[in-house]
Amino acid sequence: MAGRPASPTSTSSTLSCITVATAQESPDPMSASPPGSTPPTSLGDEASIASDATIKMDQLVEGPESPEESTPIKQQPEDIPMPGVAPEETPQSVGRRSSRRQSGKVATYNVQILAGTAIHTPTKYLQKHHGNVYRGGSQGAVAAAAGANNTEVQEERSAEPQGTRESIDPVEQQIANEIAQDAHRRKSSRVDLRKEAIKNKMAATGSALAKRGQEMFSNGKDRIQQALGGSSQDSEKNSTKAIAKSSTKRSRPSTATEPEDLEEQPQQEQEFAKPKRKKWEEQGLYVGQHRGFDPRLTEGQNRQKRRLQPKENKALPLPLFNGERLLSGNPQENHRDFKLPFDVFSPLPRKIKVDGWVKLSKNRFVGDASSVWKKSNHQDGSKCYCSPEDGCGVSCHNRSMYYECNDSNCNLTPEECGNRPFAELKKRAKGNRYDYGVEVVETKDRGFGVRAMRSFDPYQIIVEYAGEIITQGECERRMKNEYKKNKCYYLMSFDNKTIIDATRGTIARFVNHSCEPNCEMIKWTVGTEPRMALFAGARGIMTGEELTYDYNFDPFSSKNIQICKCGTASCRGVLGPKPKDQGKDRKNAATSFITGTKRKIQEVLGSRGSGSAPSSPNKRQKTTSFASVALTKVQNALAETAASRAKAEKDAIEAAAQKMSREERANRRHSTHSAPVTLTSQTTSKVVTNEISRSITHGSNKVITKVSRASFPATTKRTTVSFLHKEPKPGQLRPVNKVGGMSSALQRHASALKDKSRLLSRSKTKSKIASKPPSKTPSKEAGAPSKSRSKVTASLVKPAPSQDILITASSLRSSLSAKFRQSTLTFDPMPAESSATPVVNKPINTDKIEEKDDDDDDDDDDDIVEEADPEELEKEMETILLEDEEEDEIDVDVDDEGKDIDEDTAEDEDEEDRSSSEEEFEPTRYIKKITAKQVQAAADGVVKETIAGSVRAQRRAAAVVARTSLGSLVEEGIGGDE
Ligand SMILES: C[S@@+](CC[C@H](N)C(=O)[O-])C[C@H]1O[C@@H](n2cnc3c(N)ncnc32)[C@H](O)[C@@H]1O
Repeated sequence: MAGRPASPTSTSSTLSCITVATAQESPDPMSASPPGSTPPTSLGDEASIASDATIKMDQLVEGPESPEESTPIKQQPEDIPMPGVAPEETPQSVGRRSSRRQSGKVATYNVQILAGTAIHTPTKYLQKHHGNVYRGGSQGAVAAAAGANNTEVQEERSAEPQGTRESIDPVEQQIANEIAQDAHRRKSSRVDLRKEAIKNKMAATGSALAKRGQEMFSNGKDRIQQALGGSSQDSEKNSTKAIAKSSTKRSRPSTATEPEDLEEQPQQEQEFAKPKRKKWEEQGLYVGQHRGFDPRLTEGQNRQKRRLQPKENKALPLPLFNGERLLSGNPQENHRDFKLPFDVFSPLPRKIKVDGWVKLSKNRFVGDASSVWKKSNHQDGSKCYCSPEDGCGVSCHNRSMYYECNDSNCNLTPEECGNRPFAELKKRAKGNRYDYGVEVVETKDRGFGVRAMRSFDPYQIIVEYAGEIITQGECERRMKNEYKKNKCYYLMSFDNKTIIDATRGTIARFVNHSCEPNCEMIKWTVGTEPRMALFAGARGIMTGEELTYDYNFDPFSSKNIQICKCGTASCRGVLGPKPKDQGKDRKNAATSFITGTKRKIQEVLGSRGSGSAPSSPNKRQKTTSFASVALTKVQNALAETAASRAKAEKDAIEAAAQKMSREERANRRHSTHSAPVTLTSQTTSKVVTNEISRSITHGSNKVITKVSRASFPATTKRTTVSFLHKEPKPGQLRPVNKVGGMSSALQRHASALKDKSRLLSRSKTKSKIASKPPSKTPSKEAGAPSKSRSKVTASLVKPAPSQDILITASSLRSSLSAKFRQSTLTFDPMPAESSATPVVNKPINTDKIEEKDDDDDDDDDDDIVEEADPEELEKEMETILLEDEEEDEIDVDVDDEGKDIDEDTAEDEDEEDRSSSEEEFEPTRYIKKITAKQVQAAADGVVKETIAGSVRAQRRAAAVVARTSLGSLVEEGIGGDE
């Protein structure tokens, strides 16, 4: 290939903004470049490929690979010559700053970009840059060709002084020269840049041809061919070669490599990617932690704090802290749980995207809200007089009033003042993600939540709850239309009857509820306007903790009640205030509600004077129909109540019977009877009578079995069985008034107790309002309680105060007799030497009860079985129960299904109710109480009956009323106190 003379003209490309000039025309007197030296263009640079030096392409020579040569982004006038630096002259020009002079001629100069390794160059820029190349068309191709020619010339020239140089890559040579030059240059930022670029370039030189480069090369080649349309094959070949080389040199080291260059890749990676290793990775998770370490302080502050503390012996390993923790009285108080470093467990490499969440960073008024806002008087009503020493700390008046300090209400400077949380928040928002400090996370079962990405001091502001400020009317409209199908609402009542709707709002809207929260949502006054923000609680917040606050949610209706899944020890079960479902509170609430309902209904029906009835006949008719519907529904609900109560009673009876049965069996296991005795129905009564007589004779025992549900929550029925523990003698038929005896009797005759229909019908008889009696055939014995005190012997199962089931002596006797008429008991009166016969306790409601009485130490006439006189029996039973004797109590708690429940649960009961239960042991008072309640129930009718029923049913009734008529009635303007 023959070298071509440099053109006297210069060319420039508007596309690539590359200026190419020949050295001959350089006006720079300082130019050390000899004529014909290469201009400061870069062959490999894509910009050069796009250069538009079509005509002068054969006059151009390849410039040195110095960064200065490869820039030009700005367009250079064609007539301005550019001094070039030929590769071969570089050694001679050391110290002459030729490049610097050249750079003076080039309009723009960015070594990093032109080196192709500017790792900090925005990708966008590079893409654009490459884009120029691709769009360069034939002009670019020509420029590339020109570059190629330059290379050719350069190679040729290089070959002249040193014949061996043809084999050396001119680019490498150039780089070496540049480095040599650099050694003599004075330090400057530009030089540093150059060095960096050179280093990168060296790395790039060693790297493989990038795919992109290859494409560019082939594209360029095609274009050159098109543009030249038949130029010398040789020159074309060379030029394309040069382009390929340059492309390779310009490609970034991180791009795809050819197989032969793969080996070099790790070395580069080593050079460029040296990830920092965390201390804890090598030294363990406890590294850096010492006693008194405060994670909220910086390293420096912690170090300073440590210096003030006495030196400690660190001979023991860190688990020492754990030991201390265990030994300390209240571990939670003195120590925090160990937390993994945030970067160990942080599972969020990127932000979570939430559909439908439009972010707002500050409040925005919508509709009439702003006029409502303006009308209200928002004056700054607080001032503080803190000194710089106080720093507007806890004693600051503004702080205590939740007013943010500012220049008008505080004398301190922002630096001195510690009560400018919203200003702090503003500053933080300008920082990075970690400064901001919160991120959205997805929880297991509560949708999205918010997590801390940093620690927060106690009471420190975390994030503002901002969104659209709307009026109540707008809120209702949105609820009815836009949010009709929403599961989550982000509405929070705000100032002056406005509402913040954070459906479009800050991240604070994702903060979940907890019954043991770590944050608080507080309204502050900032300047003259109120603002809501989430603040850390008294414990502060550790990095990674989920942020929660107590919604204190008002569900408006039972329909909106949401189950709480916060999982804390003191969880209330629902989002919002603790339901009033215990003790009197619940009863009172139900009573007041139902009383109010009743009154309204009666008013509507006009049953309480004409004054309260609706004036208009239409209205009256309408409301009356509402009322009648309501009444029907209430009655239905009450019927359901009665049914559920009946079931509860039955369960309670069964549970009590089973309990006693168990005890009986346990007692029997100690005895050794074997010979069965058959008891006829006639003898059974006698046995009972005898037992009673004996109890009177021996008498210090009493059996009182009662169930009082009044004092327990709806889901729990408590059966209190009081009795004296006394082991019966072997062979003895235990007396009724003794524990074992009574329970035995109860068990034997449990068929009577288990007879649902009788008990239910009895309770039904007392319940005047029950529309559907659960028992079809109320038994005679289970009729209304006797007026005579003497007839009441025990309240065996008392589901509710006003619905106590009274078992009179006669009813019990009749019931038992009826059963025993068909029952046969096997009874072993005497202890047998070989009592191998197993004790058989059949279910208490079987017709035939086989029993082996193990009492074998009977010293009395226990085996004598006589016919019982009903009257006598009744009297005796009464006497027993009226005796004031020492007693032992065993509380048996049963749940809805009649199963025993934990004692702890039962202990939660209201003390007052407990004591009232105790009082009920006194039969006389008990009877009176029942009578009074019955009278009251009769007077109050339906409503009172509802109160006495299960709370579940009460709720149902209340809900029905609320849903149907009451709401409508209230809407009708009837109103009331409920
Ligand atoms: C203001 S949003 C909180 C963000 C919500 N988790 C989300 O995904 O958008 C309130 C809703 O979150 C749910 N939620 C919040 N705390 C809860 C908790 N402790 N138990 C159950 N659900 C909860 C409820 O559905 C509630 O209506």
